[in-house]
Amino acid sequence: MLGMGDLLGECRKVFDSGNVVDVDQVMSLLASYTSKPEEWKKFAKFDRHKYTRNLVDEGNGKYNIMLLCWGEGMASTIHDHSNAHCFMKNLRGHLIERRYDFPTEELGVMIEKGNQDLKLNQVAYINDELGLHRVENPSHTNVAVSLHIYIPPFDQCHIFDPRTGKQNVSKMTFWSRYGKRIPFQIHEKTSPA
Ligand SMILES: O=C(O)CCSS
Ligand SMILES: [Fe+2]
Repeated sequence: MLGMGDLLGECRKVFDSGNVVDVDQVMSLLASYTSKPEEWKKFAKFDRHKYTRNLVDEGNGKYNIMLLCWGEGMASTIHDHSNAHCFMKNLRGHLIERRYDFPTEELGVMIEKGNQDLKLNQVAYINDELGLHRVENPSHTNVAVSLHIYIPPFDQCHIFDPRTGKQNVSKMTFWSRYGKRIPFQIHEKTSPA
């Protein structure tokens, strides 16, 4: 039975074996791990106000694995993935992924083009060719935790205003690294791209 440590080791092997990402291979690897909270709870830090991003593995600089912790009712903005691959696995609770197309020239309300439940242990994948998404914890009574792999890693992305489609560049920071809280960083939101 694959443990969290084995999963991280297998990811290292898969991503070190070359520069082409075999999406199906990574999806089935993630699907083969059955979430055991005792194996990842040291990375799972929650904040009262916003979902947290907790770095688990920097993957030799080639990829980032992180745990995202979603308090009740929390959600991300609509965002892209900076031309990287984004893999997600639900480790606890219930998440919904809502997808959108990139806004066209004339700005306007962003229309959801589809959505999917991400239930415990389910895996999802997106990249910018597939569109944008927003991830939310629909529960008002339970938290949720998800494991994300970004390859290549990135520390900023575009976020989109759902009412207008206007985009901004957003710096992405970690709430913790390897289970240790990092001091709160104050950073300006950079100007719209
Ligand atoms: O904060 C982020 O990395 C986006 C979470 S959904 S992929
Ligand atoms: Fe995302």
